[in-house]
Amino acid sequence: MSKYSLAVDIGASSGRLILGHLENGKLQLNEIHRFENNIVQKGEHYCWDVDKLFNEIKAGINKCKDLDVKPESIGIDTWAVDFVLLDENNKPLTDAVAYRDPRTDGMMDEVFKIVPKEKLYLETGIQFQKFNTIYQLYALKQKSPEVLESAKAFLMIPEYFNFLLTGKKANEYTNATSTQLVNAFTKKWDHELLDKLGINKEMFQDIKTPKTVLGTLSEELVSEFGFDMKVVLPATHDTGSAVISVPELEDTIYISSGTWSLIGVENRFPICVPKALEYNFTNEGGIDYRFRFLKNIMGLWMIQEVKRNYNDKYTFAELVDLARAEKEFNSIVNVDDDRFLKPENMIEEIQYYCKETNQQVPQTPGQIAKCVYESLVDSYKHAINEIEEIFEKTFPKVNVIGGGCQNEMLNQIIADVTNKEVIAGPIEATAIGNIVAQLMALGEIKDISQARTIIKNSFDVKTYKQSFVRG
Ligand SMILES: Nc1ncnc2c1ncn2[C@@H]1O[C@H](COP(=O)(O)OP(=O)(O)O)[C@@H](O)[C@H]1O
Ligand SMILES: C[C@H](O)[C@H](O)[C@@H](O)C(=O)COP(=O)(O)O
Ligand SMILES: [Mg+2]
Repeated sequence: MSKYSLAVDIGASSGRLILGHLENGKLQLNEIHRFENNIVQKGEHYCWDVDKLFNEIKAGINKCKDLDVKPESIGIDTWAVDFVLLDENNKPLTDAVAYRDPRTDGMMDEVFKIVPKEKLYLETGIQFQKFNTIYQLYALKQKSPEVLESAKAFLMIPEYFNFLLTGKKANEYTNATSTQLVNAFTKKWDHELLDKLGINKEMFQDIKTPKTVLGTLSEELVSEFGFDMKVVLPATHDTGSAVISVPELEDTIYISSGTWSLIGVENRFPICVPKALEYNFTNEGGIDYRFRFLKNIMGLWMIQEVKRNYNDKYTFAELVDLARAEKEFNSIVNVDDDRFLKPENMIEEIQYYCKETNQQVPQTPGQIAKCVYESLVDSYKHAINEIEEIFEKTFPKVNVIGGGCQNEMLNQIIADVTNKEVIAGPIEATAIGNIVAQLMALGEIKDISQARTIIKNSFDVKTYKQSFVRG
């Protein structure tokens, strides 16, 4: 039997620890721990509770003892852009501020006064999202310069957890690219850009690539867990791990469907042409220096907030059923409007939008949910058209991976609206990509091609085709 690897996948709404190992050429998974994640208010900022999250990681590792499993390795992936700054005593200088915090409001324009938008895109190839790390750091420089001056180490969220596990500091390539501070061609921190912005470049760590063995656990943790593990860097940006698991060997469009919908294709080189800038596509780094040519679409964050607004009275499955029953309701919102990034009340924000655009205002939970799903697909359709324009080719399939692939209504609407074959699954694509990167580091899997073949043979997918022609 092959060695066990333990994936820690923490998205913006949930975290999970999943054991993986090879058996008879298939990847066997065992989810051993799951927990909620959400943004918390700390002082004047929206933050992540990284102490709580690290305790959840340790709680999950301790469950291995109950299973009598000693994983050979562990790998951590999370959402992108956010970070922790350590002082000279390796202590965090501030809370881990979340990307939905308004501290970056207006910062993009401030940065463009120093580095023109077009130049920034040609050098980094990264989409313009107001919450990118570059704008978070520039906001810090403007409002709390003493924090940046005291910072001795810049660690993104997975890297901070790796530091707590091993005492070692390193930045990982796929997540580093999401900062918009890495040059897409040198694949290094862009020191000229950092100097222009007055951000101290010394705090950034060497950039390591996925499959790197960072180290092993601290003595204190070996004593706590009762065993040691290699700490391996997967693609620590969760979407970077998810894309590894797309069960397709030919070029295909994927939608990594979770809190965000990340829609794109895998490419071997960055595409920074004017159209890609105009359509705001990104070239985030992938495993083996591939590129994830994709764009962020607001995603199932919207239905998560709707669910919360209803005080969790409905499950996600119940919201889908209620939406399915609303045959006549057809109002659409622009999901990528910044107003939906962190509204006070998502239901009301959707209702305001429909009123402002003289559409029927959704009133019932089913109408609200249907509006979210139809509006997401409207944005997917535009993104797919943009991708096919830039690549000058038609992609016959769309692979939906992640938790959102369980939404059968959404999958069917995608098939109906795009007239493409929709392939849904695997649900835990991110954790699977995390695990296969570890198994490649351990020599259990040869390369990404073999990994994708194993994944294709290990997990069932569901296929959707156009059921009727939509207007
Ligand atoms: N049974 C279900 N039916 C429909 N949608 C679901 C179901 N379970 C989960 N989802 C969707 O999956 C989303 C979570 O996906 P996930 O990939 O776990 O998110 P993240 O990694 O961002 O935390 C939920 O917001 C929800 O919309
Ligand atoms: C803020 C980033 O765009 C975001 O992290 C996105 O890249 C991502 O990876 C989201 O993953 P979820 O699992 O939280 O949807
Ligand atoms: Mg996720």
